[in-house]
Amino acid sequence: MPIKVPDTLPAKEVLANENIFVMDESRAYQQDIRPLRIAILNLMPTKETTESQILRLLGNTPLQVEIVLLHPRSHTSKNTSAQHLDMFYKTFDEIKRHRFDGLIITGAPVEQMDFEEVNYWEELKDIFEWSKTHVTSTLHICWASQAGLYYHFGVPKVALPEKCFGVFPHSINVPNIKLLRGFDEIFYVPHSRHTSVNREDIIVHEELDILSESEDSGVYLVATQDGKQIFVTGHSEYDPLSLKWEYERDVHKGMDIALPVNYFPKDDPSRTPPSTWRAHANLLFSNWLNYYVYQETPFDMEEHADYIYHI
Ligand SMILES: CC(=O)SCCNC(=O)CCNC(=O)[C@H](O)C(C)(C)COP(=O)(O)OP(=O)(O)OC[C@H]1O[C@@H](n2cnc3c(N)ncnc32)[C@H](O)[C@@H]1OP(=O)(O)O
Ligand SMILES: N[C@@H](CCO)C(=O)O
Repeated sequence: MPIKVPDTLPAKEVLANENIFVMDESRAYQQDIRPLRIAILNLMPTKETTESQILRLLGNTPLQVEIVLLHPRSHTSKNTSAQHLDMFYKTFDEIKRHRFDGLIITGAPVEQMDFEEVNYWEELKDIFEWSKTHVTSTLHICWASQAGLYYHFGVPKVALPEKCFGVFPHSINVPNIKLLRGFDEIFYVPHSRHTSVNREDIIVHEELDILSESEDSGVYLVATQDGKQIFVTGHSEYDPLSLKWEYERDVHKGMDIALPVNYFPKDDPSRTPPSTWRAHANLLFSNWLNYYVYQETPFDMEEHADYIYHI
């Protein structure tokens, strides 16, 4: 699919080299269709890496997808340049009067703080609230899934005795759910976190379904019954070498970090880990885009025109 991104966004070249069809703005305007408008609230410090990871997955659909990158105004980024943010990102204040077909909120390395300690928490609460009325479906990844479950349903985040770190087998709880269409009975997902959510705190909410879990890494996929909110506790978007990079970073810092489980061949960190989750990552994102966004979203060309000409 054509993902429509700014012509000079670095991820465009990364994806073009992988033969992923990225459409620049000038060509996209010549197609007489209404693109899906997806906002990505990128809370990761490694923003450029995350852009490529998510755009790669959104690229696997015949639909035209127009991307709006967002960063929290109330946080000054240490690891991403102000120039990159100025060129490619908007803030919530700039877009909040518009509607979006989909919203993706990424993970963030703030899981060991209380939510209220996170300096963009008040802004994120406003975004969560706004998403209920202005977005067809919101996909929350890793820390954002904990934050969203806490904000919307009061589900607490709990500290794990040790980091959940590796690539774990998952199974499907509920048959024939569109989000999991085409999934194998057992599939793999990377996790990399010190905190979790407990299934007991989720099942008390009638409007939430736990769609997939892992015996090793716990709850994975939770959705509201209307599909408007999807919570994903793992990092299906991670590259094959993301966990290796995090592992080596922590070894380098002298931290007491265990090898990621079920990742390096024969648990030998000198060997290159293969991806065992890429196909399901693609399915998850394309099912979400197709069944929860495209097939549910109202077709409103006027609002779209308003958006194009005013943002
Ligand atoms: C549970 C999940 O969602 S996992 C997803 C998170 N995973 C990752 O971030 C993996 C990649 N990140 C990393 O490897 C590391 O964070 C690094 C190497 C980029 C930086 O690490 P450090 O130098 O130790 O920490 P640093 O002081 O730069 O802060 C890291 C990030 O924490 C976040 N942060 C720290 N304190 C706060 C705070 N009070 N409020 C909000 N965010 C905060 C910020 O996002 C910050 O990065 P940014 O300013 O560029 O956005
Ligand atoms: N995935 C993160 C966990 C910290 O939030 C990391 O290892 O950097």
